[in-house]
Amino acid sequence: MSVRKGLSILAGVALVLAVLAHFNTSLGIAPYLLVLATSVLFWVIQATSWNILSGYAGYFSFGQAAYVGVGAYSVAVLTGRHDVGYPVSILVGGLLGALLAAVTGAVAFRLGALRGEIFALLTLAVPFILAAFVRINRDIDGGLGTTLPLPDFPGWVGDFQHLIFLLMLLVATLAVGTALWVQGSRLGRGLNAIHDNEDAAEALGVPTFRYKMLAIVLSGALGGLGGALLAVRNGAVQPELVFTLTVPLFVIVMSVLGGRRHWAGPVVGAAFVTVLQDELAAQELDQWGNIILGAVLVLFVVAAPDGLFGRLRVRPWLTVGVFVPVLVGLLLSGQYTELDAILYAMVAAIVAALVVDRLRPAPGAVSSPAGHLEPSAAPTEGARPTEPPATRPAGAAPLADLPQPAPPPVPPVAQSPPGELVSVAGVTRDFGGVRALDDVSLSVSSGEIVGLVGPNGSGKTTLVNLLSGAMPPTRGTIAIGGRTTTGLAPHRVAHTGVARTYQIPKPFASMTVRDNVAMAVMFGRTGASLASAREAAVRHLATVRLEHLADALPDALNLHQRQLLEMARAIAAEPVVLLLDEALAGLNPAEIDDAVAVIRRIHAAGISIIIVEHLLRVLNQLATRIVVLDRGVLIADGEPATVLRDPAVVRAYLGRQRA
Ligand SMILES: Nc1ncnc2c1ncn2[C@@H]1O[C@H](COP(=O)(O)OP(=O)(O)OP(=O)(O)O)[C@@H](O)[C@H]1O
Repeated sequence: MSVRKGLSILAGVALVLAVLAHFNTSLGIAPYLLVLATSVLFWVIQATSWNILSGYAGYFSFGQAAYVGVGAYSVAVLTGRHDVGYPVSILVGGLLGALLAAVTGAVAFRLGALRGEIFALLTLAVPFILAAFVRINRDIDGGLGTTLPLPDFPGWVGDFQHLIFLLMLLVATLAVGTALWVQGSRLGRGLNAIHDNEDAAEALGVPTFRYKMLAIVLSGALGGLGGALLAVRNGAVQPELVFTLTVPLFVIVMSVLGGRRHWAGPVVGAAFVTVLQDELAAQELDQWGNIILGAVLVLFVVAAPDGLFGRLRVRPWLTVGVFVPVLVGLLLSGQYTELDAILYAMVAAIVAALVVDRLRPAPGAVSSPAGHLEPSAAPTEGARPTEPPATRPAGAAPLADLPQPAPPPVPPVAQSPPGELVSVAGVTRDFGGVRALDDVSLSVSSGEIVGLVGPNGSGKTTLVNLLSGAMPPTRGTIAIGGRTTTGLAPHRVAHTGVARTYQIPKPFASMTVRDNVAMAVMFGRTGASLASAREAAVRHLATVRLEHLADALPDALNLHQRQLLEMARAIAAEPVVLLLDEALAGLNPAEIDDAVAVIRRIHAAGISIIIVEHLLRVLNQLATRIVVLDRGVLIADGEPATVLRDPAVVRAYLGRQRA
């Protein structure tokens, strides 16, 4: 579904809901359903807001209550203490939520170490600090709570309950529309790449800092707007009611339950959890209500770890076909309230989808990242190699001995400019007390294949990291094609024409092989659209002979194929220089021969190569020059035959290897 179509459907659904709410009495819809729907919409806003950063980009946050609290107190203080109008106060709530998010992001995202649980802990602290600040500040709260005046509203709205429903509906539509748009945009693709592997995403050209900032600011703005409406609905605000851990816990449960990689996941999760919780509260089960709620949620999360929405969307007709008859049947029986009927119909539809899915797994039901990319590229559970993997069965002839099809045509790539391509001048890199590189100077010309060798810990990977911009040198400068790259972010270095592979492959696990490569085309130097990037991706996959696995997920690939995928992804960025960091490590002889042939083809396409490799027979075949590092110092640089006979090299490297 295109973004435009999705937004149109969303607007249509919102309109229908607004009309139903407006005529609820004449239509015989019980008033409490309007109250419940308002709660559902509040949680849809919060879960969707959380999901834009935490679901799409994988930055798990416990700070949602901070946005809710800031939004709520903005409205409470401005309307209750300064007579500011509601529309302006609500907008200020959203703006302050965005500002708080921007400050949090600017601190957290600047420091690469603040990822994973450390980021989660940081966000957990923010609402606590704000709650304490609000409690001690008499101009905001002072620990007494803050009340809001009743808002004025036009007569056509009806009553206050209708007003708050309409406002929640408006902001929920905005939130879901934003999430839908983000998911279909370059921003969404980039966030998903960040989710799967942030370092690889940055190295391919994804501006990770900017994208995370955009995501967190959108999240903060929507969370703040939702919080502002919560204050309007409640008519009073207290720190412990808004800066509460319940908010992040609920939004996390809702998003995880519904599915985090799709905009509709948090909507499904919020609707289900809110209705279930309301029903359990109505049963007056006391604490048993929470126990049952928890048990049901655990059950569904275990049954559908990728989220319920991913399962429901695979069989939409089954979902509707169970939900509607069960709902109508229960209502007509006269034995159930509307709320009971809705809840039981929801549970029936979910259980039906899960059971049928278990009996007959549908394509995309398990491995599809819940619609992260368009269906044409959606991976399938059955998407396994259609040709034998490169690892041969025992006794089979080596690949090189088998009749080989003619190599596929090499896609055109940017030709390296003549002359010096890479210049490393006096580069030193320290890690605390360890000097990984010591005053290294090196020059690589267009068309070369430079072998970078040295004993373990001699600084090879560090040099690759410095060349790709993954870390800055302590001293010295690096230039690519005459442009100084020292201090540039890795995605900017990538745009100067540097691509790399990793010793341990870092594919985007939720994307197909094709989309892994397409990401490099999209975010590389040409900045293509997704559709044309996918076309180009197939050509790059053909270069490494992996096109038959285009629809597989990286999990289905063996090590050799993963390394080939790394190479395809790297050349798809159209680099002038390719850094191969031990791309042949762990491969068997036949796979090594195959990889050597691929590297030759890449080189023939006009890409210069720096290859870190321990296998000297490979370097003898491939390298036009060899550079040797020993304890961070460059000890030899020249023709392979000469360098490998150099007594210093034999002593430092070969001698130690033989030992
Ligand atoms: N991020 C880091 N933090 C601290 N020390 C590091 C870091 N990266 C590398 N080092 C240190 O720098 C030195 C060079 O390491 P590097 O990984 O570059 O060597 P290498 O030649 O690639 O080794 P190998 O062949 O084992 O991969 C080592 O002493 C290593 O412990």
